Amino acid sequence: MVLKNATILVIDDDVDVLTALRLLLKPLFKEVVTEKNPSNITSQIERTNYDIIILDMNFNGLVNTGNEGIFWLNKIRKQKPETSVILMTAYADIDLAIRGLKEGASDFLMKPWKNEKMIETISTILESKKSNTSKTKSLNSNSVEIIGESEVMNDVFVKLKKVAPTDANVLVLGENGTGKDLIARALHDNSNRRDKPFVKVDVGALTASLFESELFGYKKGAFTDAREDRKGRFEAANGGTLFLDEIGNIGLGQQVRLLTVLQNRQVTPLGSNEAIPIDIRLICATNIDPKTLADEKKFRKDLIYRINTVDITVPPLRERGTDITELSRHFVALYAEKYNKNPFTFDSGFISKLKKHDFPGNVRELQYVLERAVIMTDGSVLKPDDLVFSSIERSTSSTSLETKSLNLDDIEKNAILTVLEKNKGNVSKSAKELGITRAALYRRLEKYEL
Ligand SMILES: Nc1ncnc2c1ncn2[C@@H]1O[C@H](COP(=O)(O)OP(=O)(O)OP(=O)(O)O)[C@@H](O)[C@H]1O
Repeated sequence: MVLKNATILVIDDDVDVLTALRLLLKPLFKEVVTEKNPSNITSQIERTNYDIIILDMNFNGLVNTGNEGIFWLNKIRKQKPETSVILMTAYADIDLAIRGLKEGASDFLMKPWKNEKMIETISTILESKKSNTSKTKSLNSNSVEIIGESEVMNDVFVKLKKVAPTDANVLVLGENGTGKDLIARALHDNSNRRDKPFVKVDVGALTASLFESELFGYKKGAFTDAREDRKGRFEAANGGTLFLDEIGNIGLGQQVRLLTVLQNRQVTPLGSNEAIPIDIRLICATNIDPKTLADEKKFRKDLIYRINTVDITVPPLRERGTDITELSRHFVALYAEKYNKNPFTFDSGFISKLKKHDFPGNVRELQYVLERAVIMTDGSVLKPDDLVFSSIERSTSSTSLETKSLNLDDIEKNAILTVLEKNKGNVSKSAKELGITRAALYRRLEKYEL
């Protein structure tokens, strides 16, 4: 019934879009008005109190403000703050749409839109105008709850919810331990493929030959150790989601192989002549910063474009302010239960000490620090002294030269420890990252008794 009484204004300079939306919405709502010229917005909304305005973000540059959609959004918000605005944008402009949400838009839809989705979005806004529902504070993936209520994490959740149901390839960026795995999993769990497989491969840890056999599979006899047919991970993920972690660490040769499969949408197992069609949604993750990824000597541009229809950057913990408290409560409760301890409370200095630390190892580091505190503490109040930050993380977090030893051996030892920790003890990956051979790394581990 809410629908029937609603009035809607659609603004787009493409007449085909206006016609399509008029035909779709007219039978459902009281009034649907279309407007081709954004300059008429002011007079349009002066005349009528619309419940919802559907606003295109990409007009042909009549106003020179960086983006005209944002310009008109701000005008509408000023003139009629009670009117809800839905933005329409292309995949490539998703960051712009997020900015639009920050500036007061109610939601956004990506072109080409799905009719059911358009109607659902309008209905949800109309319903929530009635009930004035509150904002989401965390996002549930089937497996784990992703905690976060800071503004930066809210942006991540909004983007995630928008992108998850589409089949868009997503590149998840962020430092180690920020939660990229969780985001990848949540994308799958909130997609239409949720009942199909979610297959994760740490491609950064695969050698060139393992890369092919692991991803594409092989036939019995394809190479010496191929004693039976084996399905590759692409095939195992068919119908579902393939998550390639540490994508920034693969060599140029592997990039070409990957690109070919993604372009042709089929894989040919080693030792076979038969190509197998594949239908996967691809999610990739890397801790390498976008600037390095853009270096064509290291990463192919055509592959980046293919894997990165949308990117989601998970912010480092030190930029998430209030989340530290929420995450700490969550982990402490979790570990108290795990180690059969009574519930803990926090002494006043406990959270402030956590907030002062810059967490180079991000949420993973916070998790370890709190687990250790829960295990070691007697009593039921956690105090600042219960927090012991690992020397490995400390060595990377300290930026002041005076506080660091400049002894070459110490520097080398710290670098090795940091890289090993980062790669979760994987010697091959760590050696590669340090730019030395595995044997050379083993020699140093012995030398420093690590
Ligand atoms: N927002 C969050 N809420 C709850 N737990 C989290 C959150 N973010 C991360 N974690 C936890 O922190 C740990 C590290 O997260 P995850 O493995 O997803 O990070 P990552 O960015 O993929 O790390 P890496 O780059 O090293 O692979 C995991 O145990 C995860 O469950």
